[in-house]
Amino acid sequence: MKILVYGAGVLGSQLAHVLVRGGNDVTVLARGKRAEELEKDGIVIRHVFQFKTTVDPVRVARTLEVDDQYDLIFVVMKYNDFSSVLPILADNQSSNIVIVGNNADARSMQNFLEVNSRVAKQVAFGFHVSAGKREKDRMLSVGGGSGQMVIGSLDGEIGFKPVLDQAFQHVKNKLNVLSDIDAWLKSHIIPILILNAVSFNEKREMQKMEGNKQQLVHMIRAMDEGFSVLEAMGITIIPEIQAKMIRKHQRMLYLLLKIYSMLPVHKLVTGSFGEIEALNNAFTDWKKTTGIPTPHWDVLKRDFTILK
Ligand SMILES: NC(=O)C1=CN([C@@H]2O[C@H](COP(=O)(O)OP(=O)(O)OC[C@H]3O[C@@H](n4cnc5c(N)ncnc54)[C@H](OP(=O)(O)O)[C@@H]3O)[C@@H](O)[C@H]2O)C=CC1
Ligand SMILES: CC(C)(CO)C(=O)C(=O)O
Repeated sequence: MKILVYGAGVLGSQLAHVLVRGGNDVTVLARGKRAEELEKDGIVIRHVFQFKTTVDPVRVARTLEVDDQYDLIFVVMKYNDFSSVLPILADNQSSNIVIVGNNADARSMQNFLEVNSRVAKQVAFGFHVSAGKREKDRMLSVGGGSGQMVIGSLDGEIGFKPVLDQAFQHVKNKLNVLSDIDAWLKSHIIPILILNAVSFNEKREMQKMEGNKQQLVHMIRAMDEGFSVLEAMGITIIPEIQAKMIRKHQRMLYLLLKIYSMLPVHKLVTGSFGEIEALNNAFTDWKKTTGIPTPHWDVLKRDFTILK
């Protein structure tokens, strides 16, 4: 199967690696230094928990041209970067697109592609459930053995599911098809936004979470408020366990957050300021539209984060 992975950062590299190992004909679209690295060394990934390093030679493209044809395109990048590639995808003749990563506005992206594409598109949205970080010349993966990608369409079945199944037939990562991927993506934003928001300094650099009692209490209550905002928009919190944990087991969550804030493990949820800011802007709009009171989120924002 001819597949393009558009965006060769931490998770794009992990996805390309499993797709190559699954017997697919994979091209990665990268730019600048990352494209040079990939051409020279292939995809180099240190799998921390598996105590191994994998190297996969891969075809590298620097652009997606109008006439380039792929059976599947996975776009794997930060939420705030998607808008720059949508017009390029719309011009291209391939039809099956999966947009992978945090996403507060999947519907607008799909609408853009539906309205502007030269060839009709079928669009799905996904989230590669894994983690990692970039090191010099290689990526670190801290994902479990056989990770998964949650995936779904905004309008019922994924039109190109047979193509996806074929691509993943021999891939160790499993596809977890959800009936409401938009709800999953929006639910994910709430804890991620709050965990990250308290960790940026004025230079927009990630630092250790402060972790004082007052801050942790505001964080837990702010997550609860965040879910109430989503519910007021008619969104079901998925997975349900997140809401249960945040609403019914606050003491346990407090202890977990306290430990988390003291250990280097907090680096696993290190996002980028640009993406967190864009997600925060979306959440601020939802708050305004629903009119749900968010007193803890407002204090947290005023006193503990640089997001305004
Ligand atoms: N990293 C992680 O541990 C986790 C990430 N996620 C989420 O997954 C998504 C992807 O994250 P991640 O892989 O870490 O992100 P990265 O920033 O590591 O990778 C994104 C890649 O996309 C490339 N890119 C951005 N814009 C363009 C463009 N216009 N043209 C070509 N390439 C472009 C970047 O290029 P360049 O290198 O030149 O900047 C970069 O290589 C995000 O939503 C993130 O929050 C979720 C869970 C964990
Ligand atoms: C955004 C990011 C990369 C950091 O919090 C993340 O871990 C996630 O979305 O799950």
